Amino acid sequence: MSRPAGPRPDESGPGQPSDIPAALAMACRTAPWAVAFLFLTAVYVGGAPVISAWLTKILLDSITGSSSDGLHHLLAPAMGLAAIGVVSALLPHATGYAANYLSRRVKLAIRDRLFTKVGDLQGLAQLEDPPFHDRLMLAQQAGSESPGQILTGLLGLLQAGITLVGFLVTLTVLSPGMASVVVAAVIPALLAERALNRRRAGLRWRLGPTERREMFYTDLLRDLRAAKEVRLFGTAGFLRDRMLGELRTINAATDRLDRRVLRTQGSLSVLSAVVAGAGLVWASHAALSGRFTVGDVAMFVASVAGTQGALAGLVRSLSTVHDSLLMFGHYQVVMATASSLTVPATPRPVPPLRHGIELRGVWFRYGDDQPWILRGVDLFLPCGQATALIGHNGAGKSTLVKLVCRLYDPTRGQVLWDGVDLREFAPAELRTRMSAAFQDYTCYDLSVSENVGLGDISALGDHMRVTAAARRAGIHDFIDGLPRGYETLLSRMFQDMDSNDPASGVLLSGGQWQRVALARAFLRDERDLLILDEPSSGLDAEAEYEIHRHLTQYRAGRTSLLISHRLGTARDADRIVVLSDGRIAEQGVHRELLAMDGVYSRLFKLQSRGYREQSTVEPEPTL
Ligand SMILES: Nc1ncnc2c1ncn2[C@@H]1O[C@H](COP(=O)(O)OP(=O)(O)OP(=O)(O)O)[C@@H](O)[C@H]1O
Repeated sequence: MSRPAGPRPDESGPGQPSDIPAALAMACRTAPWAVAFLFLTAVYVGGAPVISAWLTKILLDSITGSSSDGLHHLLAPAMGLAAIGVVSALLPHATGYAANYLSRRVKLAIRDRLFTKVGDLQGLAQLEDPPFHDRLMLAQQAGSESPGQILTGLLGLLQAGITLVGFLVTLTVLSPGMASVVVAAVIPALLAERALNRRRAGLRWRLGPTERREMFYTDLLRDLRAAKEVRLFGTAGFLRDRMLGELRTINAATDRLDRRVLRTQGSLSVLSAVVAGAGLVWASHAALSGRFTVGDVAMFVASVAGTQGALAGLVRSLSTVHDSLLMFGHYQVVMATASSLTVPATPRPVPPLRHGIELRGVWFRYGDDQPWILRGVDLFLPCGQATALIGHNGAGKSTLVKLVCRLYDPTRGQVLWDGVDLREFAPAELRTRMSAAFQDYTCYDLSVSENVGLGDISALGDHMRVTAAARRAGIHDFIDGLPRGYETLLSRMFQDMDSNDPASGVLLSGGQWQRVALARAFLRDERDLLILDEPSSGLDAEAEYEIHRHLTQYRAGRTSLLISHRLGTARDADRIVVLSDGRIAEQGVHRELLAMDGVYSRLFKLQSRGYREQSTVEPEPTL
């Protein structure tokens, strides 16, 4: 359960009292009337017990006749107590509503800000960083509640403070000694709660990776895509054991903490009970010796109980504030996270591509402790030409694409757009000039129309454009034949619970999904650069031929970068580039590369031979 390096939430900067104003400001901005109501309620609830105790004393002394005022004034305290009782009975419902309302509003605001921030982190580096993921998860889960909890915790402090001052004054009037004993008994509680809070926060942080693994195994066990392998390889038991193992680790650690809480809070409760019991004995003795009236005894008992209750409330509220601050700290850290990509204060506008994209002396690795993936790549992607990039698995082809899309910056060297370093542009604007079908494209559990339309948000709902893109990807006829055409949901996940209509959602084959992803890329028509990373790996021979034909037509005169292991697809490119060991090993047209008798030639011949040996069909080599 060791934790990767990174600041611990209980010891580092995040979650400090200096974060309180930010949390309060958020609560006040999102639900001002609820905050005002909760504040007034806290003041009332804080003062009510003290006033009740005094009214009770007056009432009892009037009844027993030990008060000089006698029975004449019975009615006023009785009515006062009744009024306090009515208001106190109503308030919990109203405060409950106000607190929930506040919590919902704050949650919405935090989600909004949090995921705007995540969207603004233009690169991929943070999303690949496990501690960042843990922080994001905590910020999203507990962090969204925290401003409301900090506010209610602070109001709890105010409320307990008012009650405490009222009862302490009363207790001091009755018995200064007893007042000091009650206060002294609470100091250990304050220290113990503080220590427990630190432990809770530390545990939550340390358990992050274990919880992530537990979630991974759980998701795998219910994932439809994994279900085939899980059943065929009989790995369900193995995965379940792993999941339970992680859960046991979490349970054991939580259980240890719970036992500590039990011991600590149990001891503190005994201490409070002993102090209250001793106080009662002392008050009874004082009454017997005539120093206390009946009302004084009632008031003393109420004061001791009230002081202890208020001190316990104080400790609880402090604990809530402390705990919530730590969670809010995660939110603050995420919000303060700088993008892994530097964006100039005044980025240059991205002009239409006129000459080409150049990688100049590009070295890249995913982290300082990671191996070099690209080692001094010099490559020019000329405007208006189709370039094919080929190479062995792991050669760095997709990595190179990520640099061209500026999802990462080169560790050394530059990527230039018509001679201008990509770092001088705003990444989002740069990407509007590109379209891409990635190797690991996304399958959205949305309708076909939306799955394609997400390629260009402005085309969402533009049926003409969506169908044109689908036609180009060779999937239109299939979609047209679906029960709800383009409105068919490509998922069974959100099927209407009340409807047994199986047509409300359909599942696609791998190749069909790939065509949908291609249609999405094609929707971004007229972009300056089209990137296709293994666009036809899942297609059948006929479909691949069709797509290939379309692609060749589509790419003619456009700037495109195609990655493919199917050398038959790559051979028509204006230029073929071979990436090997992180360097450009060869480049030229198909004929030149064959004549070079290098890597490309060897691979092409190898693949062609494979096809010839297997059949007499036209060879379609793959790498
Ligand atoms: N996010 C990442 N963090 C660390 N290493 C990575 C990451 N992504 C890729 N790599 C590593 O970079 C190397 C190149 O991967 P890349 O995906 O660029 O290869 P590729 O040429 O596209 O391979 P393939 O043909 O199999 O798709 C691989 O060794 C891979 O393990």
